[in-house]
Amino acid sequence: MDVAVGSENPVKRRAVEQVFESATVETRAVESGVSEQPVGHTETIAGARTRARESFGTDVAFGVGLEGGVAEFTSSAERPTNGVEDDEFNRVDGLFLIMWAAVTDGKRIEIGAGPSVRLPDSIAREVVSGAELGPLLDERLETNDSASVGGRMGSDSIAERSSADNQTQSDSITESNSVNSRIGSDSIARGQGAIGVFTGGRITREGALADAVACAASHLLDD
Ligand SMILES: O=P(O)(O)OP(=O)(O)OP(=O)(O)OC[C@H]1O[C@@H](n2cnc3c(O)ncnc32)[C@H](O)[C@@H]1O
Repeated sequence: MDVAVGSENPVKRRAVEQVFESATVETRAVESGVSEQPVGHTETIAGARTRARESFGTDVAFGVGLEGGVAEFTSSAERPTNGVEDDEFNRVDGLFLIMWAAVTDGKRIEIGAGPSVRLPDSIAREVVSGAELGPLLDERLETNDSASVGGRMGSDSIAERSSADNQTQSDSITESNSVNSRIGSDSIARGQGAIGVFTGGRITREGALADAVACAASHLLDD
């Protein structure tokens, strides 16, 4: 069985290989049709669906699309869901990394989500201001200077979070940086991913994306 994935990112290909174990997985350069840094579930799902549709052809059994994005989570329905101003930002619970997969057999298309992790506030603010997460993390982690990375990450956390919480994040980033160095990835997005960085290497982007693919593909494979 042949499966196409709508991305040239090797971590996405390997995630698809985890799910379609006996398949030959081919990468195809396609347009996602969404911004470089999707914001919100709707845009991120749209990117995954477009990639799946665009990668599918009669020469493959399935086309797979994977898209990473960010989304705000709030604890109250009354709170704003798009708090991009600093004042509003302090009223939301945080910006989360999200990931969605879409799988199509040419007739139906199914979607599934991967795990989600809260981004440190200093990172979240830059992403909300327009920075792309992957390059931003690459820039922050290009040095192994843990004091500098940890300091910058924790310096502008919002009041609700404890310094212990922030220290844990800084430690995770430092630890994950060395994990990333060990696996020799050329960028965070092609290696352990933000999910790897912020979970201290406990979850990798490949594994997380594979979970999303499995959630989407199961509906089509179980028929
Ligand atoms: O080559 P493509 O398929 O575009 O892969 P990508 O990783 O660059 O792109 P995505 O569309 O999946 O993600 C959108 C942006 O979010 C970034 N991103 C998403 N998930 C990430 C993760 O786990 N780690 C680092 N960056 C991530 C990524 O670098 C992009 O800038």
